[in-house]
Amino acid sequence: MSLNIAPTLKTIPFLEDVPKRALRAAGREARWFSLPAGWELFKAGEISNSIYFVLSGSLGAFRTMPDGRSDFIGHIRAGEPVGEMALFEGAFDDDGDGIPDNAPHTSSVYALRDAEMLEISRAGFDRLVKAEPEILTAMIRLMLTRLREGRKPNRRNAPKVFALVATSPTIDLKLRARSLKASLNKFGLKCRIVEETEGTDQPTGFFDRLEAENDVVMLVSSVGDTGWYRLSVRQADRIWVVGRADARPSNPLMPEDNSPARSLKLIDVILLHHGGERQAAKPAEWLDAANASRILHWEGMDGPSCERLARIMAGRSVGLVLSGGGARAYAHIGVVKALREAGIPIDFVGGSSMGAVVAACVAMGWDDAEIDRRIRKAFVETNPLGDYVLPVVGLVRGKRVNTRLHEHFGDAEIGDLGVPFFAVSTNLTDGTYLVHRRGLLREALRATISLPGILPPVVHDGEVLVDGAVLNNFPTGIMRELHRGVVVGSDVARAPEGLAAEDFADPPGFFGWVWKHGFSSAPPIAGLLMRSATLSVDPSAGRELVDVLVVPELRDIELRDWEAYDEAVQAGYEAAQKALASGELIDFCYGPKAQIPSVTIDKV
Ligand SMILES: Nc1ncnc2c1ncn2[C@@H]1O[C@@H]2COP(=O)(O)O[C@H]2[C@H]1O
Repeated sequence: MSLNIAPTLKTIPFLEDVPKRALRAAGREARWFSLPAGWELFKAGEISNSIYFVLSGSLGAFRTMPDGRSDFIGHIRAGEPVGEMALFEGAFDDDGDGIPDNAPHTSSVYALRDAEMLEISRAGFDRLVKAEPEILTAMIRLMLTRLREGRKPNRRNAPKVFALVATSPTIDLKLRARSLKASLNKFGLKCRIVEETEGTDQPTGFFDRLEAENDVVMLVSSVGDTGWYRLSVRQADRIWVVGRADARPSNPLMPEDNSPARSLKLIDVILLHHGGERQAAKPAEWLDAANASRILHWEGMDGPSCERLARIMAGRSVGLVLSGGGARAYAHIGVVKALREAGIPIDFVGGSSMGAVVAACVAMGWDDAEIDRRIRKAFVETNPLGDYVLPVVGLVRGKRVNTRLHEHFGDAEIGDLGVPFFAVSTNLTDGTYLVHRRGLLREALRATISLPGILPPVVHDGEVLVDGAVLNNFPTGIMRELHRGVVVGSDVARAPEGLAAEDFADPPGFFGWVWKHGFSSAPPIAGLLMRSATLSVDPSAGRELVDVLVVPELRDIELRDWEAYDEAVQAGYEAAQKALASGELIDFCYGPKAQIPSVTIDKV
């Protein structure tokens, strides 16, 4: 006896107008099946002759990157079709054998939650389309939206369902979920908290409904071998593992499971801080124990760090990216000042080379006056690159730079910083770039500013690291991967600086040059090396991934003009004010007609 699938087909919004008779006929060509969370529906490249509809649960489409990693490109939610692209592409009979040729799927698709699926053969789908051609219009519209959104990273992929998992019985996660909800409500977002008593043993349809009716759903559980813990992590788009900063993570931290969020590494650690409590473990221990991709900090209960977490949940966080550019990067200090004055929060920050140094000042929680004082002391008043030596691995010894970095950044760990931070360096050993997201801040900075030939490179795990500017001077793509909100970028790069031909036509000897210029100014070889190292920097690379672009007007300030501080900062300030003038960013971060709170600065 075959199951009558026609009533099920009728529940799919795409098919609701199809006449009953056609539904019944198509139903004979359809197959119902369930797909447990984490299972594959099909792989990119597999040839297909059917289309699928998601009856309940949700699926994810992934493309394979050149380096073999899977890149998430979009959700396929309950009611939507999947695999339609291959079906449409294969609708033609190119080889003339009277049968449509089948085409391969463009991406791989996995169940992100337990899903119920319906597969309809090409013949069955053709019947439906003949009976109700409007189906095609709706599908083409959906395909175009998916294509457009898939290219814009981080829009449609918004996680909606968060599993908040307490790692200690002393954490009142319900209370914390309520604080997050209050912050989310301020953005006008609808939010629902589900606890064990309500959620245990609920069918997938229950979670689909929650998801359809809310902007954010929080499933609150605690680590353990309970049915609710397992169900909540299986149903989650993203897992937030909540730990106490004054505790060490147990290892293993969570029981084994094959939840999609875990296998896709969609996990964050949220560390709770109370007043003057000491942090018991290094952030890296928590990251490793939870196999998480990000570490976020929550100070107190309500307040700025709760608001930041709510923005991150809602995809309304702001990531600031600062480009390399030697002394030109002073302009970023003015950009930070303008952002703070306008009330724009900085939720993530990162950069390359001198851009990373300014980013580190923000991540350390320094206010404008402190950034000003420290940068003047470290770079403007005396040149940290002034300890010239007869070159073996660099023109300068680098000792001064090391001392300055130690003086200002001490033993701060990247994972401890209030604002999540990254710096980029270039790995000369294998020709790739390295993103520093853990370890000592000063070591990451030392690597990212090591312009080859000038400052000795950093050797890290046997790899030779130099300035991030060589390969990725404006790392906006990294910021895009780090969060879903907006990316504000300040770019001070330009075509590599010119060289004075007369310096090289008839070069003076060492003593002749020192006699004329003294010991403290850079010899022409410094400019020669800078130009060689940054020759391939495309001055507009990375700009296409930015939502708000700030390009300070720096005219003839050169990479080595360490004294042009005030002028560069002012140029950055003015350019940022201009870029923010529309007020759109404020609306994005706080909702329209926002009451702009005064910006607080996170201390380490
Ligand atoms: N950006 C996207 N968002 C959601 N689904 C997508 C996206 N891109 C492709 N898909 C779906 O993933 C499927 C992969 O196989 P097809 O190419 O047959 O059809 C594709 C669409 O159904």
